Amino acid sequence: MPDAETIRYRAADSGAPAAVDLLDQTRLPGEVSRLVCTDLSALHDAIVRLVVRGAPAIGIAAAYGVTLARIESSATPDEVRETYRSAIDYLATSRPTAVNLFWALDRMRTVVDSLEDAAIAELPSRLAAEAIQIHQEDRAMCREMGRHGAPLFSECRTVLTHCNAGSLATSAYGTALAPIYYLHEQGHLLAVYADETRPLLQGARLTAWELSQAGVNVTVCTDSMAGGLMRRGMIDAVVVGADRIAACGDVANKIGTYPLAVLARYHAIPFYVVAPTNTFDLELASGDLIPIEQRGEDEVRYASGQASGVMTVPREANVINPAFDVTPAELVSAIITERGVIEEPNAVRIQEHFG
Ligand SMILES: CSC[C@@H](O)[C@@H](O)C(=O)COP(=O)(O)O
Repeated sequence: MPDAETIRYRAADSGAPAAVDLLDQTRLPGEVSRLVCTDLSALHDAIVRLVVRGAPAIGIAAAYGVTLARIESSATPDEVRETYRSAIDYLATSRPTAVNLFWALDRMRTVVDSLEDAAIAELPSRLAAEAIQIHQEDRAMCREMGRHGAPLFSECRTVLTHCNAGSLATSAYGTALAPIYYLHEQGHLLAVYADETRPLLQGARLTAWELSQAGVNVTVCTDSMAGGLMRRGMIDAVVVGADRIAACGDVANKIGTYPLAVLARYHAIPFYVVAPTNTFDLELASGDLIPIEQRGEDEVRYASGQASGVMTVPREANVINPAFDVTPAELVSAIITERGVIEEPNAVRIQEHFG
């Protein structure tokens, strides 16, 4: 695993405000730097700009973010609760697709709602403790996903992954990359092909960076190479993360995941999704109901994703930029969670998995 921690937290202490310290993923791989957020709007902006990104990491960062709300010393218990509820509502507007964000904020809301007036002075420390707990649980879940997923790859020499579903997208180990790290620790060295992942290049910039840091053999390919590599027998399995999984097993993940699943099926290659149970949204019957984030045009129009970069699309042309797509459950060979493996997922098997 790479050493750099995606998210660090410093609780408020004798006058110093709480701080959420993020590895700035917009600057990787050229620069390893951190962004320290001490107020809500800075943290909200960091999530919107993908300084911190990846479904579990967004949830963890937002949970810590709630503790950045400023409470007036004269506030009544109701005012204290209202301030934290507003902070939660505000952070929930940062990105729409990854359900882990809403899951983590719901846990924080439960803490706010459950404390009696007499104990209201404890609320800041209770919220900090809950966010730390969410962060620690994620680390354990990633490890378990690695353990459960590893046997599926025991016959593989190469895997293809898309976007970044590694340490940078979580607390550690990642989701899709967890089985790869797990096997690496056991001496089973898989070679990884990382799709560059247009338009923001999370695969090229982030997955290739963190796997290299960890000593894993990684080769970056452009998104359009995947089919050709499969046809030449160079890919033994595809493994991706998820931002939201519907009750039937349809999977929303980074744009470009769905065509990979179609290609994998055509070439009879297994297509695995690795995600913690808090990435499931069992209230949605179908993936068609998952809200898909539409991001700004500049990410497609300019090479660096920003208007300061080289223009790659003529001004007169329209562009679209949906950040995620949905892969139907029928194309998914298995979903691996911290609880185990759901082979050929469907509504019944997912229901059984949740017991
Ligand atoms: C463990 S992360 C799984 C997903 O969140 C990941 O594959 C992904 O699509 C991230 O998208 P991003 O837009 O970079 O947040």
